[in-house]
Amino acid sequence: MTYKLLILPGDGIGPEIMDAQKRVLGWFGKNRGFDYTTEEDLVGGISYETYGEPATDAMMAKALASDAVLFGAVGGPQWDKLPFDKKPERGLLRLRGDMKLFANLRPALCFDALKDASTLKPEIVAGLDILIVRELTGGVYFGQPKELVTLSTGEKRAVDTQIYYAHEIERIARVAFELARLRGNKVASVEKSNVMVTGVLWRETVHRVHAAEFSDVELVDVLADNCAMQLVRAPKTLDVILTDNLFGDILSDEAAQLTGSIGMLPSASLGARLPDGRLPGFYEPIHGSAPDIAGKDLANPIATILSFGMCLKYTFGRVDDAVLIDKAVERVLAEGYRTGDIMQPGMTKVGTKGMTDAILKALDKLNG
Ligand SMILES: NC(=O)C1=CN([C@@H]2O[C@H](COP(=O)(O)OP(=O)(O)OC[C@H]3O[C@@H](n4cnc5c(N)ncnc54)[C@H](O)[C@@H]3O)[C@@H](O)[C@H]2O)C=CC1
Ligand SMILES: CC(C)CC(=O)C(=O)O
Ligand SMILES: [Mg+2]
Repeated sequence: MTYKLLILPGDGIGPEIMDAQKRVLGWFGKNRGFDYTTEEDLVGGISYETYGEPATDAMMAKALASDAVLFGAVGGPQWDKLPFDKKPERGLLRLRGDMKLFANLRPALCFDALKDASTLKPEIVAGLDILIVRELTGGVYFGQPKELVTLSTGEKRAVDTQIYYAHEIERIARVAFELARLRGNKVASVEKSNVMVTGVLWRETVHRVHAAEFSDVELVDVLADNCAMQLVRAPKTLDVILTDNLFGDILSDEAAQLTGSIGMLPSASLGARLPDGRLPGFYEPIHGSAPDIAGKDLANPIATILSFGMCLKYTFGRVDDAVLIDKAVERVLAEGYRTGDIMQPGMTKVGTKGMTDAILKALDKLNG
């Protein structure tokens, strides 16, 4: 079967990290019999510049018809003052919403070679293996009303709406419990039920699903502010973090720093299986478009390459191929290759292309 992949490089470092990913994709086509075709399209600021929209209907139709979408990053300071519906980030939100990608998996894993690269002490992060399960199509990123108005007094007022339905919490809770069973069997459900009614519903719903279907999994409730602290105090006490759209966004950037850099964290965004058998799958690094380093061959491509590994695992069921990517990354780090964001004394500094070359070489060696 020939799989259809849509490639959306986006803005900033997006095209550079997607070039790296395309080379890895090509390697799997050539060496592991991965049969695919690709189409490429614009999204984000570049799409706005070209078509006046951060996500066009034509691009959306391709995304909905594909077997998986591979995404770089969007955004940049030149588009920060646009109205909300034209901002590059709306392109990404439209993809998540229209593809119904409610489950965002963000693994934070500290590779052994990088235990000294984190800003935290090595004993705090060595062996770290956390999975953040973030609700991705609800909450304050999508809630209405969302408005900025000037009142009759002349004062401005802004409103964002945090809204959750029980069914949205139930389905993401099931994903977290099911994944927990495959690893440490522990879920920390993170909300702020002390101040938010959405947090009260979150806690109540997670406990109902737990009691009815997953009582074998250990469940603890952790308030979001405390979770942010535990992540830097004792992160290895955490296994699966189940949380909403906004807290998941913030906590995953924090967790990334435990692994050495935000350039290390991949993600998979998944929906419910479609009637035709496809599982909507969207793969992107968790970082943004990094305008400060764009176009300079400085970006770490590892998060993006690991995201393709998640695609091989979750969309195509090619677990051995996904493990091969993890092993190749582990190997190049052990060999001492480092992009600037994870550079340590005595290591070999490489750029985006150099790191990709090293990973391809490692894949060759591991493939025999
Ligand atoms: N999924 C997406 O497309 C996302 C887009 N954004 C957008 O990206 C733009 C920049 O946002 P920031 O807050 O600066 O977040 P960012 O994640 O782009 O960058 C934060 C810091 O991390 C560094 N960094 C990020 N990725 C890196 C990589 N692969 N290798 C080395 N260093 C890396 C950057 O150089 C910067 O110093 C904004 O327009 C924002 O809205 C932000 C987050 C996610
Ligand atoms: C819409 C995105 C820019 C939000 C974000 O930072 C993320 O999903 O990681
Ligand atoms: Mg983010």
